[in-house]
Amino acid sequence: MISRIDLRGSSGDPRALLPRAATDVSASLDKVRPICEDVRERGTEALVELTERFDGVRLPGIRVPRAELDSALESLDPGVRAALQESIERARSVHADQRRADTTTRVVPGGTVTERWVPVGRVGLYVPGGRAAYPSSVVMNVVPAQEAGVASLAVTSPPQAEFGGLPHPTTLAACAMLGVDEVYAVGGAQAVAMFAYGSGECRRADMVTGPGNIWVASAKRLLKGVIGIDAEAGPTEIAVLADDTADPAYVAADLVSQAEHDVLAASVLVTPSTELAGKVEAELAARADATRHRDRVAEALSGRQSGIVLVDDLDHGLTVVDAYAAEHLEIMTADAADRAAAVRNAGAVFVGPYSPVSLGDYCAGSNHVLPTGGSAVHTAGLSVQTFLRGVHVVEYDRGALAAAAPHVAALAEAEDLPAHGEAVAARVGGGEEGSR
Ligand SMILES: NC(=O)c1ccc[n+]([C@@H]2O[C@H](COP(=O)([O-])OP(=O)(O)OC[C@H]3O[C@@H](n4cnc5c(N)ncnc54)[C@H](O)[C@@H]3O)[C@@H](O)[C@H]2O)c1
Ligand SMILES: N[C@H](CO)Cc1c[nH]c[nH+]1
Ligand SMILES: [Zn+2]
Repeated sequence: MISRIDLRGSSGDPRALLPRAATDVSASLDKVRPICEDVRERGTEALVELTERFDGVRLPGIRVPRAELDSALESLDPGVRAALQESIERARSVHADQRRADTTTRVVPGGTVTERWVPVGRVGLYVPGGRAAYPSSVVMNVVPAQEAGVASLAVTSPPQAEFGGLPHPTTLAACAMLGVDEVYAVGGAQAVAMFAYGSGECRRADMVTGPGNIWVASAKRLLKGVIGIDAEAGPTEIAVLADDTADPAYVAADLVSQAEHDVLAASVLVTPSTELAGKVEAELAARADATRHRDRVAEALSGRQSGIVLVDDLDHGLTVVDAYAAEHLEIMTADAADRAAAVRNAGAVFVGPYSPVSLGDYCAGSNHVLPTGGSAVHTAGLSVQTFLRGVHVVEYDRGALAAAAPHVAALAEAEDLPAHGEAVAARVGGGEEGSR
């Protein structure tokens, strides 16, 4: 079922040889464009119709009433509540440490630049919920936004017919636990458009964050600029770099764990060991068949986006996983910590046999909203920084400006923008000497 890709003996950029094409969001842009346009033009009316079409639910209104959040929390299973509470506390402890203090640099006597970290004003947080419920994604979105000090935050998640057209009750309960009371029952590309353009019931947001399927990720790429976005956190990916010290049962379990998210999920093993490759194939066959979502897992593992990649040695493997830039990268080698320290491109790195991705999904304290599709080469996962902007505040006195005047004048002249120099000269003349 899972294919082998033999990169042994090949040099050069491995990107073209790696499996990924199936999850390229650019192929879906034309499909989400009319959806987003419809929301821009017709607002709530379009949201209601699109929800009926894609989610099979006729919404009486797009906003979830406050009473539904309270009753979801009241009915929440105590074990799930305790687990969510633990997840919230661990995530909060990590994200609280990410907060940056403002810094003031005295560039010259009388001249300072302060970097002031200002939270985004209003954010829309996407919580997936088409095939499954993702209350853990409520935690991963809301905690960093709260720690950053975002004043206005709204959550949206697809409605589910079996819950009377509301998002999954555990998702609603997680919102209630975190004190979020603005929640919408809208999913997919139309939800991203709702935050980008606003609609009658939902005020437009400055930024939308959160994971989702290919439609959600495509809408984020399409509307970037109309609205700020975080990473393109699309269909899940796991890459495992392993040698023959790795336990094949652990490797296979982790590949299956992420394949159960989506038929487009990518599970990739990179190894120099043909022996491990063979054992993992056997484990996969057994596990994939025994798992609850076996059809989805089988489709994901046999898809063009998944594979077992054979490499010459672990150095070659490191080059390959860096080129692939997976959302999640597990390192299961004899020297796992050293190898992990050398990784440059991954959404998150999981080191050694006891740090599986599914720990990070729920309860490591790290964030699970991570870049996919190779975007880990330039974009980080969700964090407090995602919701903050560093604003430079410049304050020079007359003497400091006078000292800088000749440099401004010279650069302004070099760029043929003399009015720039004149704006300084109007205050202090063109000279170098200090204050009046
Ligand atoms: N990268 C990350 O950080 C991360 C984290 C968690 C989950 N995920 C991913 O989130 C996704 C969850 O997917 P999901 O589908 O369960 O929920 P989802 O909420 O992402 O998507 C469901 C929505 O998709 C829309 N949709 C369905 N079929 C459509 C079609 N043919 N055309 C247009 N729109 C359509 C519907 O409106 C529906 O509400 C998975 O791909 C999973 O791997 C990613
Ligand atoms: N693995 C997902 C990130 O791609 C996150 C998640 C949520 N729930 C379970 N897993
Ligand atoms: Zn997961």
